Amino acid sequence: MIASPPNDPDGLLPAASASLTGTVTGKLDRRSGNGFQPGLLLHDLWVLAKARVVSLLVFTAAVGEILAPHALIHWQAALAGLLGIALAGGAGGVLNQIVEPDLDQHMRRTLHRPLAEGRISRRGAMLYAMVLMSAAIAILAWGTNPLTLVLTLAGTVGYGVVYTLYLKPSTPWNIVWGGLAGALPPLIGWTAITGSIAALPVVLVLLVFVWTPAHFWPLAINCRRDYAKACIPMLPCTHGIDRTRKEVLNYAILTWGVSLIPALLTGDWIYGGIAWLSGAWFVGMALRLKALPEGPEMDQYARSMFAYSISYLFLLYTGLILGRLLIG
Ligand code: HEM
Ligand SMILES: CC(C)=CCC/C(C)=C/CC/C(C)=C/COP(=O)(O)OP(=O)(O)O
Repeated sequence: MIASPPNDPDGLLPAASASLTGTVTGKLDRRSGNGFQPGLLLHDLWVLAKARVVSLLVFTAAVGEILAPHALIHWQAALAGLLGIALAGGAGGVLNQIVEPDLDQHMRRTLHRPLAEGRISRRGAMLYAMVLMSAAIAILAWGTNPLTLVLTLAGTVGYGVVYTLYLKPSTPWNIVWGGLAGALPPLIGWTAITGSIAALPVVLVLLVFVWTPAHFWPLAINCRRDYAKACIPMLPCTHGIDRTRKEVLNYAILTWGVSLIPALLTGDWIYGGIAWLSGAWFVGMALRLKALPEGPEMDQYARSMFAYSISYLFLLYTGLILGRLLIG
């Protein structure tokens, strides 16, 4: 018989996921005799803060800083801004996992997370989120300006509370609006240096905002069965695969178009060339995803498009720095 998952003592979660939770329980049993392992704790804290996602958030913020006027002169504000965004982004990731251990237990992709497996308690995770957030607030208040502090807080609350608690469980358009939080870092980087808002960083926010659905929905197609089991209304579950693939294509084209605006604003042809080519590739992938018949090959291709979306955003932002360094 399969035991109830640690956070579902009444067994109310969908029975179809019992085999997954059985794996979780088995893993807990195996680990209970191992005692305290500092290496594992550090790894758990890293995973809890979604450090890999945060690294790209910090990179986009760094680009916002580099593009701002006189960034080198304000190097202390620049460093404080990056550190503050890293800590506040990490706190957002922890808040997200405090809310979702039950959901995480029911998805193959997330079932080994520290809260889902019960290695870290909700109380411990809350303490961790508070430490990260307090450090972020102190550093941003000391090293940057009130506008930067407010925008960063809006990012953490937007993702950790508004998206996770309200949007994700209630609407298939959850990530469109939730994506706004993750799109803010380039603007936050810019305001850390200048203390004010300008057209270029707002376009860079728009770029991440329109990129997010084409980043996430291919993964949601790949994981649709798990989302359905966990009763999360992701687009492929509520509107079907064909509609989702159509939306992925729409947003890929939109992202390609928006990505060319910075080149028009700055006349930076190095960035323009990178944006044109990498965007054409992204749209090509969306077209192929749409054309493939449903089945394992389409699932695999959706996963590849998700992986490329991350390289694509990294390429675009790298192109912006290259253009600034080489053209000025
Ligand atoms: C609401 C908006 C977003 C949603 C719903 C979303 C969703 C996801 C999901 C589900 C994953 C897989 C994570 C995992 O397996 O642990 C992921 C990975 C990733 N996301 Fe996003 N994402 C969003 C916004 C962003 C933004 C704004 C960025 C950066 C600018 C970003 C960067 C990344 C990176 C770098 C990864 C790879 C992490 C890894 O390799 O472990 N995401 N995203
Ligand atoms: C400026 C600032 C501080 C912003 C913080 C915003 C932030 C951390 C955005 C990350 C977005 C993200 C990882 C979504 C994952 O979706 P999910 O939670 O649905 O995925 P999951 O199923 O992997 O938990």
